Amino acid sequence: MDPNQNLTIDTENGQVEESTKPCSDGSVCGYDSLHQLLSANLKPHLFQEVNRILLGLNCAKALETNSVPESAKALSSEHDFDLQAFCFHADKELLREPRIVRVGLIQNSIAVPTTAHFLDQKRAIFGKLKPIIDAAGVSGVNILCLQEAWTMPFAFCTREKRWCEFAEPVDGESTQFLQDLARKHNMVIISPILERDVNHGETLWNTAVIIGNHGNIIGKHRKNHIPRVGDFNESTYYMEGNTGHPVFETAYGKIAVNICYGRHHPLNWLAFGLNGAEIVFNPSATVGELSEPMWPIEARNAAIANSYFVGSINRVGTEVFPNPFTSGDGKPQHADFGHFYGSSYFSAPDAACTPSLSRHRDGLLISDMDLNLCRQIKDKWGFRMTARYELYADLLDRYLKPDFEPQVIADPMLHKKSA
Ligand SMILES: NC(=O)NCCC(=O)O
Repeated sequence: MDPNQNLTIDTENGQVEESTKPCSDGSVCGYDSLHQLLSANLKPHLFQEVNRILLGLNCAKALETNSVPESAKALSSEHDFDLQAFCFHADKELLREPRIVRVGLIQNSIAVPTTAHFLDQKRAIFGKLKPIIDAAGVSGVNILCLQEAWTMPFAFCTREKRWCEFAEPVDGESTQFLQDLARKHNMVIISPILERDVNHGETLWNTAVIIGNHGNIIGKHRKNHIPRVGDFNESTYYMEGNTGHPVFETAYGKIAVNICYGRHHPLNWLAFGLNGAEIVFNPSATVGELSEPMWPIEARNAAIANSYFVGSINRVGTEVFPNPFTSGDGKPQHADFGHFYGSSYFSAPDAACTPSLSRHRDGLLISDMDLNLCRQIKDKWGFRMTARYELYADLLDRYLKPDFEPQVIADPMLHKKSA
């Protein structure tokens, strides 16, 4: 890591200039994350204040870090992944015990080039994930979520149909692999995969499989909203989900999954909240040029608006494909999507959030969360009680009709010429 790598010397006047381009290794000017850049460059009292404003406070204090066992640290250094742990508290209540769960998010790059045999690619990803999942297990993680389509490169940009071979039934190879780990670590695992629905004519879906802590399959959720933006033309591969907005009641709390592009849809977040989710996971695959300014905002806003926790995950690295593809935007053909910027993080209903994981390295982010915070924030802010859902139900009902007319009151003076 070289913090000066984005500095260039202007040879004519000898001045040091900073490049506005991201670092080629995906780091933030040589730092793992924006948080690390600020921490390393600001005086402690300034950093503390920046931290308060950027990350918010939890129970009136800066978010606490948590310790992780030595065995997890050893796995992180042996297998070179970022490992960070935090703790969201709730106020003590008189009539309810705290409901503390430990939640983990994994972000990773692919393990071998996209030119390798598909079986080798898949096996290599399994091999890469195993020690990270074990690190979560030995750290006592109760619920763990993996990234979107974790078993494969994010090949949807190519629109080549051969990548469909990575699709698996809900009880396929990747689920079986994770079922063993779920049993071993008594952990709920959310496994987002490209699903092949054998019973419905081999239809493909973008699906999160929810594996219970006994290794059982609790259920699945299929991605509701499909991107058609930039290279993310994923509609070539799978269909809009047909599973609604299920909330899965697990041994450790009520959870839901809002897959990637669904995070741009506030009603999607709302629906999981209305069904009672306490933690919503957002396994994603998105690149810097497209969405990085949106990343720290949307999920955090959803956590605030819906009084639940959110775990946001983005994959890492630049994936280069064998055949160049175009985006239909007149720009030259290219063989990669851009840089998947990692930066996975947690948001809490009280507006606090964790720093994000590395922008360019694999990582495991762990946080304790007292689920009592969800109701405490509902009581404090009353967003549910003040929501006026009937207003919106009525508007949506009218909007869906072909003869809908927008409610616009025009200024009668609009077309009058001024004197
Ligand atoms: N996988 C996916 O839905 N990506 C869309 C890009 C984005 O939403 O940032």
